[in-house]
Amino acid sequence: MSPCSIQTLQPSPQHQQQRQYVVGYALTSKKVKSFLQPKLEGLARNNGISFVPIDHNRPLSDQGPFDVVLHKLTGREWRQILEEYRQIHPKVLVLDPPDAIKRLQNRQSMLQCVADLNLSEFCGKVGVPRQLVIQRDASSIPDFVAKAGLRLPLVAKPLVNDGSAKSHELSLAYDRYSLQKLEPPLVLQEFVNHGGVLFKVFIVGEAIKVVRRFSLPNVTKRDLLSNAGVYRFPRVSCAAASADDADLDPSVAELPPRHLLERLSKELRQRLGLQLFNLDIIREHGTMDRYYVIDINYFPGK
Ligand SMILES: Nc1ncnc2c1ncn2[C@@H]1O[C@H](COP(=O)(O)OP(=O)(O)OP(=O)(O)O)[C@@H](O)[C@H]1O
Ligand SMILES: O=P(O)(O)O[C@H]1[C@H](OP(=O)(O)O)[C@@H](OP(=O)(O)O)[C@@H](O)[C@@H](O)[C@@H]1OP(=O)(O)O
Ligand SMILES: [Mg+2]
Ligand SMILES: [Mg+2]
Repeated sequence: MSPCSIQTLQPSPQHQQQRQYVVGYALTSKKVKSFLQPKLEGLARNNGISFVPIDHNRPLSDQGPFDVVLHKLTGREWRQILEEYRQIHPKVLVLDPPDAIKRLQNRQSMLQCVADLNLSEFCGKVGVPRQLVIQRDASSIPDFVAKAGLRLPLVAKPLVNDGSAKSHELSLAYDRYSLQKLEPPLVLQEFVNHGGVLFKVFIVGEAIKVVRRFSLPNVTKRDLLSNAGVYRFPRVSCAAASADDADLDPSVAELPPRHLLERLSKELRQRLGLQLFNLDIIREHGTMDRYYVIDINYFPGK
């Protein structure tokens, strides 16, 4: 190569300059701590991405300019601020649109998209457990449950899923009369035996990652006969409950087929209008192809 041709291979100053992106973020202090770790900030910086906190005491439009607004805050006021901002700044990517997130803040509307899906049989069947919404009047729950023909045990989940500690307070009910003790509004969902392991599918745009987590153990017929009452249970499938390295029965450990998860994630991304979420999916124990989505979380943690 002649020196001349080497010169022509030098990138022009225009190409040397990396495009810079500014991400404005509105997160709780807990989320800032868990998400904005130095490693992530360093990686982002090397790729021309900087994170800037949004100041809630100043109008959003006076801040930035931002390429992306990343947020995980709830409340009508914040939703309104973001909607107005999106109208004025249509080119800014708001992750994610507040109305789309709102659908996940109710455990009934959250799973509606999955219930509406009709994934072809060859991938396996994906559905949601049968569930009933109780808006008020705990004393009528036993009758409602009988009329709906729901099978015990039932998982009782607060209808509102707003990220508060209360919205994660779940119970397992072994007999329907004890359900009167619960506080509506709630969703009663059939418990599906799944071998004590669930799959968390993390979705970031087109990228997906699946992990195994420990979950509630199977409930046998004997358990059902020998137990009564409603039992509160703690957050069983949190990040600390990883089952990826556990010595599991292979039929329980086997991940759902990749093409099934890709198809499901793509459909849900479109139908929910979200880019950042995860799905909790279980496989009915004793089957290799019956799947149930039990929970969808917006912009989850690890
Ligand atoms: N229908 C079900 N059948 C069997 N187990 C279930 C069912 N629903 C929930 N569980 C168990 O209860 C746990 C918590 O339920 P769920 O994921 O709905 O609650 P959450 O508070 O939204 O959880 P997260 O921390 O993922 O947001 C699940 O991880 C799973 O172990
Ligand atoms: O931080 P963690 O890893 O516990 O993330 C959890 C996240 O809390 P965060 O918002 O503080 O990140 C939760 O959000 P809220 O419903 O409480 O708003 C919810 O999305 C869980 O499903 C996440 O657990 P994961 O599904 O990822 O295991
Ligand atoms: Mg969950
Ligand atoms: Mg959840």
